[in-house]
Amino acid sequence: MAVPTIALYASPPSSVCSSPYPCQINAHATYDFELNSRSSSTTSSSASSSQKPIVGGLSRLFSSPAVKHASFSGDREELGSLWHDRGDELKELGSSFCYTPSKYLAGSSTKRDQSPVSVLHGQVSCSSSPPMKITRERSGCDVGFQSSIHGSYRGGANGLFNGFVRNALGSCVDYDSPSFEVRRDGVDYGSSSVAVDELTFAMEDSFVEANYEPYAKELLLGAQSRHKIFCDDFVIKAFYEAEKAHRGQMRASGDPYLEHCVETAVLLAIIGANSSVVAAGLLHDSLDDSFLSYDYIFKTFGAGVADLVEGVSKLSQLSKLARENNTASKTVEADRLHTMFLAMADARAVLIKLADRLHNMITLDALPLVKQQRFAKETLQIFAPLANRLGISTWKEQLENLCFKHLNPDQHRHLSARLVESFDEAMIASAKEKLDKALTDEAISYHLHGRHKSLYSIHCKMSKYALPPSLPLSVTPTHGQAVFIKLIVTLIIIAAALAPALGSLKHELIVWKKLNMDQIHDIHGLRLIVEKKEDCYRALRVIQRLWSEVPGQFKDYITNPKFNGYRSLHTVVMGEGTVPLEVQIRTKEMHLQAEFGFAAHWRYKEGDCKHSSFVLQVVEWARWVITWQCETMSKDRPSIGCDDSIKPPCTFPTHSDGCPYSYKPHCGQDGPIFVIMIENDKMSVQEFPADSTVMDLLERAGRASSRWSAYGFPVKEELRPRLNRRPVHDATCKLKMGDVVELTPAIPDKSLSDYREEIQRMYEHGSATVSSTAPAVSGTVGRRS
Ligand SMILES: Nc1nc2c(ncn2[C@@H]2O[C@H](COP(=O)(O)OP(=O)(O)OP(=O)(O)O)[C@@H](O)[C@H]2O)c(=O)[nH]1
Ligand SMILES: Nc1ncnc2c1ncn2[C@@H]1O[C@H](COP(=O)(O)OP(=O)(O)OP(=O)(O)O)[C@@H](O)[C@H]1O
Repeated sequence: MAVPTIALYASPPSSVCSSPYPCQINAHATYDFELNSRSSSTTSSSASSSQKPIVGGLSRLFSSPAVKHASFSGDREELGSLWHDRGDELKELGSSFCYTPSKYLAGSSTKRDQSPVSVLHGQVSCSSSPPMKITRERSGCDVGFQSSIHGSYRGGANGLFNGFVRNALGSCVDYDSPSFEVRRDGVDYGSSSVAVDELTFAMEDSFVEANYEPYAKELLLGAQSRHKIFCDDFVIKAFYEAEKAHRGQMRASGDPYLEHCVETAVLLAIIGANSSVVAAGLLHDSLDDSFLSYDYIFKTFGAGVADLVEGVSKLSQLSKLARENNTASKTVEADRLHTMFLAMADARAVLIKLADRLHNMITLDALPLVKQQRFAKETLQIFAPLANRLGISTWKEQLENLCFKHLNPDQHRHLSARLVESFDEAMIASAKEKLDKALTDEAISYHLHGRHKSLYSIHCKMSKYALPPSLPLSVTPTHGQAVFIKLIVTLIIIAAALAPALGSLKHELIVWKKLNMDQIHDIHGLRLIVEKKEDCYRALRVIQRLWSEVPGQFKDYITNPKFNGYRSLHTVVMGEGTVPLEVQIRTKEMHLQAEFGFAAHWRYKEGDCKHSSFVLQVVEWARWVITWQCETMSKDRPSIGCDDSIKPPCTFPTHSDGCPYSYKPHCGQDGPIFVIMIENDKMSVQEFPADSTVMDLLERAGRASSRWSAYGFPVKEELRPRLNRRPVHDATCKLKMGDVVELTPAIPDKSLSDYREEIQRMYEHGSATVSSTAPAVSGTVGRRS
């Protein structure tokens, strides 16, 4: 039989994915566009209209036969799950308020993958005028890459891309290249440890033929019908290995474990990940839950995939630790965890972990309620913000909506029902069409996309502003005022509980606290991106001619930029009918700033948090890597029918001189490091300066505990540190981002009294046997003769 061979080449990741994916299904489409030259705008505008979502895309394409194997009962964090029709679930969780432009409908030959993190992205529908085509010149991304490696990427001593980020970009360029120079745990595997052609492999007969369970074949076929990347030999090989690794394992739902691996990989494929990432998605649980080793994956798939799988495994372990210790509920530690996740792992490993978590959340119902809650809490505190920081808004929204559903089922049900009534997607579509036409008539070049606000985002907005009805809506309380109002309301509620006479006042306040849905003006929104500043105002006039404006809602953040530099025009109009429509108008440059710069949306959404420049750099780097990764894929796809596909953001907006958030020398490539410290079974995420050692950690731990001796010296001998599960023999060894240091006192404080009691009992009862519950001590405890 024919033996397909696969070799890895030093080609860009997009090379395996150069064709359209005819059966790709987008649960939450995000579309990217560029400023085009005018002439055929009508095609895109009309095409992007009122199509229903293809949310059923993730629903089961086939039914898995029951597989008669014992349930897998590993104690890994991740869950078994009931597979149910996710089409319905997704519909309920937001997609019902989402629609997909017809030009990207499944089955369409012009369909393409969508980057989740595009510079010019929209979630619902998009159109663009075709006038000024911006060619993707070499000075774009490619050249940017080169310069980022060999010199200052952006120039300037204070450049955001200096130091850490520049290095990170270097590694980004090397993705998927076959240099295979890997350093793991300080071990240099050497650039020649696995040569490219050693990775050539042959499909085994058993793979093509027999050994498969029938369900596995169906799973593969199903994945292939949804995304063409699953026809790639490299990915098929990964599927085969995942099948072998998880054979016989079941999820709590009774479904084969492999299904989870495939769904995770499909989610990644949908957002445009390449074959290495999709393969790693298939294998993401194999290190923890099966007999596969890092070395085996390394030999079979190369360092790229092996490192990604290992990265995901490490993130899973950290997440499990954090969940068990409830670390995510502490704001500071949760923030450090976010940073550590992004900084310690290849950003793509975070992407895989997010896809894994998204599928687990989609199928959470199979778990007991307590676990559902624990996962939902952690997802809301750790993973949804990570998706937000990476700019993958579709995943962020799905994660949040799912958490909302599990944590506040009543409110979720209530709000869903209301939104089903009030959400008017046809209105967005027709407003877009109208605006498309008017802008074309005015010869304004533009990109336009519409979105509806997600369920959870509406919920947050409704509970955020505790405004008395007498205050005009345009007045938004500051954070401090909002906290104060909440405090007063809470006090009155408590007082009302104690004094029934205050009951009616309490009722008033509860009603008063909530912002009515009618008072939220951006449930339906359009964003218009134009070429020049003047065009913003020209477009505004066009909009004012088309619709009547809601008084008091116009904001000119171009003339008066926000404190963070955010620039845009905002207006709310009464679109078609009685539904308000928010329209944001900005130039492409302003949009870059709003997506990636100082005024980045993720920071706007995270609120008042003070982020160090290190955190900002890490986030921007991670977003950049993911953006590039996904968009390069789309870029090289000839089938799109036009060569104006997406250009990654190669230059970040610069920070002004003296900006407190810009790059600072003390926060350079060796920046702060975050490590996990586990002491007396309590976990904390600690921040250390670069070059810190285990000894520094011991000193910090000693200083904080009673073990700090009266002479000012830490009693280090008592702390037996283990670094990443291995005993530390040399305390001067350096700490690395994401290290886990366990401190196990030789005689644990807590157990000391137990220990004494045990000895006492031994003497009293003349027993020479130490109970198994007694803490281990060095040496043997025997009966005194
Ligand atoms: N990226 C980014 N977007 C922003 C920023 N400020 C506002 N926006 C966007 O603009 C929208 C409306 O902002 P504003 O017109 O200032 O509205 P507001 O006063 O906050 O009141 P609401 O619309 O009720 O929230 C937000 O929902 C965001 O989408 C910012 O600093 N950065
Ligand atoms: N009018 C709009 N048109 C298109 N996209 C928008 C519009 N307003 C916000 N977005 C985008 O929609 C996504 C979801 O934003 P979301 O509605 O949750 O919050 P927000 O509107 O930005 O902020 P807030 O809830 O504080 O008003 C973000 O990517 C945001 O940039």
